[in-house]
Amino acid sequence: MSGAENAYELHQVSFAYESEQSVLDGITLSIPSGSWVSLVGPNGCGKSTLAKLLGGLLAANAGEVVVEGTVLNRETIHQIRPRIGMVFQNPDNQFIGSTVEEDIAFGLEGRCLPREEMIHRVRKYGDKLKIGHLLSKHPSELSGGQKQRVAVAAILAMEPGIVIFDEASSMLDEKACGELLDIIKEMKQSGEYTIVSITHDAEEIMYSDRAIVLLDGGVAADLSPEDLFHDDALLQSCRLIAPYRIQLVRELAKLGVQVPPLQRDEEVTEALWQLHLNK
Ligand SMILES: Nc1ncnc2c1ncn2[C@@H]1O[C@H](COP(=O)(O)OP(=O)(O)OP(=O)(O)O)[C@@H](O)[C@H]1O
Repeated sequence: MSGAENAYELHQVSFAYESEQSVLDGITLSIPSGSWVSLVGPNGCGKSTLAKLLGGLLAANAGEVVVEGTVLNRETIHQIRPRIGMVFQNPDNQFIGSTVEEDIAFGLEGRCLPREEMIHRVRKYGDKLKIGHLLSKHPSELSGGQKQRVAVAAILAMEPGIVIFDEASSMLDEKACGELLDIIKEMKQSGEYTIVSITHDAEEIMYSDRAIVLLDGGVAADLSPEDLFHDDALLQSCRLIAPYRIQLVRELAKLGVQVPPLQRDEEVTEALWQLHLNK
């Protein structure tokens, strides 16, 4: 990690595409280094635009984006950009090489790393993402979930301190979604990354440290997943549905059965069993 207290500090950041109306208007927020933040909000509220500003792919029209203590601008972008990796929605669009190995190596070649270091990183991150056995495969031989794991391996091989996921699981099936979530959990646990994830996946949001809610070009709320999933008005504005487990805990509370929020499935099951026994 960089040693900076905050991976991001945004001060009054605004952005508009060309002559159009502002998409983001006066965004102020901070994201501590090593944290996992979910960026949520309804379609078109500016989440991807904010992700591109955080990734240095777009420049703010007004305000300041500070990355790990350094203000992002034309002079600093070359120093800051390698610290940030971005994983997008469509795994097909992110596959550049003709094999998995080439794909992971592609970004490393751009960094002019010694050949031995490149080979080491391809193997290391191939193994970490459980695609070590697929290194010689062509993209057409891979599932969507496997391609997305290759995309993540290619990003992590460049050893960024910040990784931004822009709806990275939205085109994956349930199993692949779960696998991607496990990868993000491992990344968080390693303490090596600051993670920003744009997502509509309630299960994923639940595991993050915080949710930042974007509405009408501004930050409407910055709160714990637990608080988000107990705020019906906010959930409705974001078009989010609380995970089944949370819904169940809330319904149990209405019946007078208290289960501490965000508990594991087994504890919810136990509460249900107790309710049954006391009937
Ligand atoms: N390249 C562009 N040029 C002009 N307008 C754009 C461009 N990209 C996005 N927009 C507009 O900016 C607004 C915010 O878009 P953005 O993709 O950031 O929202 P989002 O919250 O990520 O949406 P979604 O959840 O649907 O992906 C939308 O009105 C969109 O039409």
